[in-house]
Amino acid sequence: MTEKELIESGNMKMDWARNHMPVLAIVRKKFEEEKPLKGMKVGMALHVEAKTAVLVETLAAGGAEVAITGCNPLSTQDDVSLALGTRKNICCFARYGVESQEYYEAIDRVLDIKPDITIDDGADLIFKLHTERTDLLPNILGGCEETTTGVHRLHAMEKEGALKMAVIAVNDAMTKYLFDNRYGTGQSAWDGINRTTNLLVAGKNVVVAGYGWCGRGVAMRASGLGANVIVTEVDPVRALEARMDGYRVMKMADAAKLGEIFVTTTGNRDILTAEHFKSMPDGAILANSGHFNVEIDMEALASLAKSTRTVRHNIKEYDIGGRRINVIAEGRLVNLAAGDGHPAEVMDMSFANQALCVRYIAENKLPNGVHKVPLELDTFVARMKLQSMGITIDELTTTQECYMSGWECGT
Ligand SMILES: NC(=O)c1ccc[n+]([C@@H]2O[C@H](COP(=O)([O-])OP(=O)(O)OC[C@H]3O[C@@H](n4cnc5c(N)ncnc54)[C@H](O)[C@@H]3O)[C@@H](O)[C@H]2O)c1
Ligand SMILES: N[C@@H](CCSC[C@H]1O[C@@H](n2cnc3c(=O)[nH]cnc32)[C@H](O)[C@@H]1O)C(=O)O
Repeated sequence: MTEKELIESGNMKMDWARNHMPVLAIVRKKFEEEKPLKGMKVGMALHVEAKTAVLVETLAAGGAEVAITGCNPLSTQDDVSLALGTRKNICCFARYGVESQEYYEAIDRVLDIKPDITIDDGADLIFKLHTERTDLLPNILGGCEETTTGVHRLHAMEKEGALKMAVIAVNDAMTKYLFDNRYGTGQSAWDGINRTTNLLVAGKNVVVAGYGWCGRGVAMRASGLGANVIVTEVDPVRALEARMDGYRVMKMADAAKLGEIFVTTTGNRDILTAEHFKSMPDGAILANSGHFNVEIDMEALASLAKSTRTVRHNIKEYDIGGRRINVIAEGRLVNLAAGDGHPAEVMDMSFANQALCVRYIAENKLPNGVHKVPLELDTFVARMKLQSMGITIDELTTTQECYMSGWECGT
């Protein structure tokens, strides 16, 4: 495709996404009218694809100058990246398939604009700001973090007294994790796996590692597709929940022998290791929908392999002697590196939260540390989403409110 055709394609994807993101549209309209981000510079490292692009243009509509790069070397859609770069007050440095050096150079280029506010997905910008670019910290008003793992990293920094800025844990908004992590990952992980493999899920043993918000979604949709779902966990309560939701629960060492498709969603490393690869059935398919490329031990798999070959676009087969193991998208996020990411209607809520939190940071002086998304913003997003879906709900009467909050007439 020529550059012009790529830009057209990127614009078309953005139009489609924008038309399915009604809550973000409400926020954008307010931003256009009130320009709450006038004079602000926003630096972002997120998955550069169409829904993210709609967030970027929303921030620009609010008066911000925005620089963005990717947060995963395989999730950038180059057509969207180019289309974004044609917009006023927006620079985009993301490119698909970059090596590690170029990936981190692009993070530096985002920081070169001297952002007032950052938005991360996995805390890459914040990590750089606290290591090689500490000179920029005094300028920062605050940041937003999109994902569970990023929030974990920030809490770890805060605990050690290492966090020198305010960050809002956008992931922890109810209108984010309950929908994005669960229904978003549940649908988009299977979309990525199915469009890449073109194989049947019904009747297969599917192993889901981790029964957090992502794992619940992935297990639920696997079950809906007719799979026999096996869950692995380390948390006894979540393991029990998985059992009562109707799935088999066992150790990975046992699940590895049975699984035909494996999906990791733990946010942890070394979930599938050499010990497991050696006992997997011939032809097993591995996908990660959790964290970076560390959940599947790709190095161990490569060193076990007698040979490797690409067997289908985005699927690499590792022949480990007598059995072949297929890995989708190099063990990186399957929904983004082998698909288009979460559905637009879900990212609508995640990114409405992001835009509202960026405004909140611009308008309020927050102390250093990890902050919750203000409840009124979270509730606003839920209300606007219901409204956009044409759903109305009941309201408490005064008598009910009194009954629920008093103790005299509680029984
Ligand atoms: N693919 C996506 O688009 C997407 C969307 C949202 C979040 N994420 C990422 O997915 C990961 C999970 O997010 P979440 O919100 O579900 O987190 P979560 O904390 O709700 O769930 C993770 C679960 O994994 C379990 N776990 C940890 N180590 C384990 C191990 N060794 N074996 C088995 N289970 C283990 C934990 O006990 C927990 O229940 C994070 O890295 C997050 O950043 C990805
Ligand atoms: N950056 C890391 C961390 C996981 S990304 C997980 C986050 O991606 C976000 N996400 C999922 N789908 C999309 C999408 O289509 N566009 C932008 N972000 C997305 C989602 O909100 C989730 O919290 C990595 O690449 O491995």
